[in-house]
This record gives sequence, structure tokens and C-alpha cells, in this order.
Amino acid sequence: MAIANKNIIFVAGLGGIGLDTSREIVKSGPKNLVILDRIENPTAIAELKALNPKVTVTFYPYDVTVPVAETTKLLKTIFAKLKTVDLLINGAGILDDHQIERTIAVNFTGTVNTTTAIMEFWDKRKGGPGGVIANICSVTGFNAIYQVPVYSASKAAALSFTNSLARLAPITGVTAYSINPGITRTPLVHKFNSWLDVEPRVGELLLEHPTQTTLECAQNFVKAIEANQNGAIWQLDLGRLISVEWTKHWDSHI
Ligand SMILES: NC(=O)c1ccc[n+]([C@@H]2O[C@H](COP(=O)([O-])OP(=O)(O)OC[C@H]3O[C@@H](n4cnc5c(N)ncnc54)[C@H](O)[C@@H]3O)[C@@H](O)[C@H]2O)c1
Ligand SMILES: CCCCCCO
Repeated sequence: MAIANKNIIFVAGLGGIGLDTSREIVKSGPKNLVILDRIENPTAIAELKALNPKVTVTFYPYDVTVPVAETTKLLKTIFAKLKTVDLLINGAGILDDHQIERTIAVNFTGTVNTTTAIMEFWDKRKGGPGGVIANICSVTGFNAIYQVPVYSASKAAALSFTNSLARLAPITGVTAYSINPGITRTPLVHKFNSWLDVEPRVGELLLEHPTQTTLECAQNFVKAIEANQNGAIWQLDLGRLISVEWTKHWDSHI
């Protein structure tokens, strides 16, 4: 998908990975970039507007843990303004294995609910035009950071959900792919709690190994958007963009 002249909704577009990705998206000249985020950062929004005055950048406060009906109401406002939306990026995530319910609510249920809500507007069975969904999951969805099993499992769940969305595309008209960053230096990764405190130094230990910058991640994120490959499992690690072949062990045959 060429980003130029498209309408993009970016949930969590102001975070560590999110803001650098928003910058790279804006540089590619979409018609509209609508950022939904729990954090408000008017300075960042102003910076994005200044980066490319041809792009209309708007912000709406949004918490992915709200009921689907509330998300639908917000989307109604956005669609009324934009008329069409080409891409939804679901990027919200927290990393704190002391917050079990919230981790699942944000990282998994939030992604599911936001996706479910936009189907009201996109599902071709309802006369919708279809659309594209990019879900930010994680390499931990492939192989866990086992000291944060709840976080890792929430990302595996989001990855599985995204893979299913892609298989459902012939029915819904909505395609999907996952964005799976490796360890990227953002506020999320500095200090965080391990499950039952099994490893209090988990963050410190991880950061002893090679990592990538948010800019490297963002530049590859844009390449994945441009590739627009339904069902792709993109690994964005150490500055590289890798298409992961998922090993099939079983098939439902339906
Ligand atoms: N940094 C990494 O190493 C890494 C690796 C793989 C995946 N990820 C994922 O990338 C995404 C961005 O993470 P980051 O590293 O930039 O961290 P970050 O903390 O800088 O960004 C997290 C983003 O999610 C938003 N968010 C959190 N809770 C929310 C809620 N309830 N509703 C709406 N938005 C909410 C935050 O406002 C922020 O924009 C997350 O989903 C994270 O799990 C990060
Ligand atoms: C340093 C730990 C980063 C964990 C986020 C991976 O999704």
C-alpha cells in the first residue's frame, strides 16, 4: 500500500515506537493520519503537522480498554470526517507482569475490540469497502521472554488473532498482518516487573544484548505497510525486516 494520499488511523501513535513510526508515515504523505492514544502530547502532534503540512494530523484521546460501543462511537466520528479509512494500526501495549488483567486487556482484548469495532465500517458483508489492519505484536509472540509470561502470552494471542484475521479476509474483505519488533529502546523497556518477581533484573539482563532504535523499527514498519502483504508475520529486529514463515503443525481443514 502506498502511504501517499491514504487515510490512516494509528492507535498508540505517540509511544516510543509509535511516534517515530508516525514521523516516518507523515514523511510519506498520507492524506490523513488520525492518532488515537491514551497519552496526550500536543507538542508531538504539532511537530508531526510541521513535518509535512500537506498531511492532516488529528488526535483523539482513546483507551483501548473501553467497551466496543465506545470505540464504535469514536470511529463513527472519524469516518464521518474522513469518509474512508485505508489502514488501522493497533499499537497499544503495556509491559508489567504485576498487572495481569490489565496486560491482557490492553495488549490482547484492546486489539480485538478495536478491530471488532472497525469491522462495522469495513466488512464487505455489510456493504463495506474492506480495509487493512496492522497489529503490533512482538517477537515474544513467537518465543516468550519467559520471565514475563503474561506479556509474552498476550502478544502470542494478538499474533494468533492477526493470523486468523488474514485467513478471514476472503469473507470480510479486511486484510491483516502483524508487526513484531525485537527489543527496541523505548520507555517501555527500561524497568518492568517480571511475573511473581521471578527475575527482578529482567529488563537489565535483556538490555545487555543487542537492540534496535525506534527509528530503525519505524523505517522497517513503513516498508511493511508498503508491502501490504495479507497474513505476513513481519519481524522487525536489529534494524532488519524479516518475513517469518510460520510452521504449520496442524490444520483444521476448513
Ligand atoms: N519496545 C520494544 O522492545 C517492543 C518490542 C516488541 C513489541 N513492542 C510493542 O510495541 C508497542 C509500542 O511499545 P513501545 O515500546 O513503543 O512502548 P511505549 O510505552 O513507548 O508505547 C506504548 C504505547 O501504547 C499506548 N497505550 C498503553 N496503554 C494504552 C491504552 N490502554 N489505550 C491506548 N493506548 C495505550 C501508550 O500510550 C503508548 O502510546 C507495544 O504494543 C509493545 O508491546 C515493543
Ligand atoms: C526489554 C524488554 C522488551 C520487551 C518488549 C518485547 O515485546
